[in-house]
Amino acid sequence: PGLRVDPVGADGPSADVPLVPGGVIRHKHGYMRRYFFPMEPVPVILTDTNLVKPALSWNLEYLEKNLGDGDFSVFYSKDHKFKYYDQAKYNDKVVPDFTPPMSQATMKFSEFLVKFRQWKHGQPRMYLQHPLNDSVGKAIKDDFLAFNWKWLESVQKEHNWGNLSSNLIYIGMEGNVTPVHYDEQENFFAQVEGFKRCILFPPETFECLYPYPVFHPHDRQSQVDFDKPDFESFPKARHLRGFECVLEPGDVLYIPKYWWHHVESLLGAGHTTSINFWYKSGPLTQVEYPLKPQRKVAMIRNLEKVVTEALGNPFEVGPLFEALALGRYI
Ligand SMILES: CC1(C)c2ccccc2-c2ccc(C[C@@H](CC(=O)O)C(=O)C(=O)O)cc21
Ligand SMILES: [Zn+2]
Repeated sequence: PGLRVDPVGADGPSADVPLVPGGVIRHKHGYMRRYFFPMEPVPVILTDTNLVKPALSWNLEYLEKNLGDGDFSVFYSKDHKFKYYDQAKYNDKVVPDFTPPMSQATMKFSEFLVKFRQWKHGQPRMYLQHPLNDSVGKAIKDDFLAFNWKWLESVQKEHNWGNLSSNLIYIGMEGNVTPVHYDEQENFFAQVEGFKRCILFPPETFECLYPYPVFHPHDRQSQVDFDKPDFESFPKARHLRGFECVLEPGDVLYIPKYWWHHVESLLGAGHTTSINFWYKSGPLTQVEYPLKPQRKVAMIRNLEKVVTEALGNPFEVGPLFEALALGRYI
């Protein structure tokens, strides 16, 4: 069975953690959850961008003092996984037995901190997500203005990215996991406090990660549960190979759009604070051959949408693609 890990959080030893199902791996800063697939190091972590240098002083006390008294959205999960779902796509005709895997509450930052600090293992975990907008106090605004925008803008121009779509701050508990998924935007992910393990897979891993149908609330998320893989339903998951890194405060990780990523806050290393910078895609470039895997994923998504709309019933999509392909293309 898994090791019993008794992490010493930032605020001293916390209660015994429940058994970590698959066991843990010791890291210099804490513990990482053990998964079934091999990994090699992420080749590049940006350590000298100074992208969010002013934010390196954003400990929880500073944030409480300066974040302002806006309303903050906090997500709760009964287990360690915060599996994103799109409430708008949730209709019980398409997905009859869908149960939202996490709940959401809004609260003042001070209320969040009280709950965050008195949390004990076994209670629902919390993950705060908030847009860095003008609801924040002046000190935070000044820090934000002192981010290395010059560097960001030079990258944005050089790679013909679209506009910055959002800056969000995330505050998570040690051991929190954001299960593997992809986003359709370029992302500079900046680690501010604590240690986050990021496991990345290139876009062509689509075939081994079996994303939910586009119309499912878990669109863009993988159906493969890294804690309990179902190799009967998802046999190609056996071939998974990931790139992993553990981000430290000040590190920036470029997560290219359509790249799968699993993110976890190390066990036994205290809470984590991160800021991400999402960019819309730039103007559609000339289609070049051979097609990049990202473009194939975008094509698959479009086909799913067109066919589902045309059939008017998501349950007919599989049979139609089967009729199209079996014995003719496969
Ligand atoms: C789990 C959470 C709070 C959440 C709840 C409900 C809806 C959306 C999200 C959401 C989206 C992005 C992140 C940040 C990051 C993962 C990580 O750092 O944990 C990541 O995936 C990225 O930067 O692309 C985290 C979350
Ligand atoms: Zn993401």
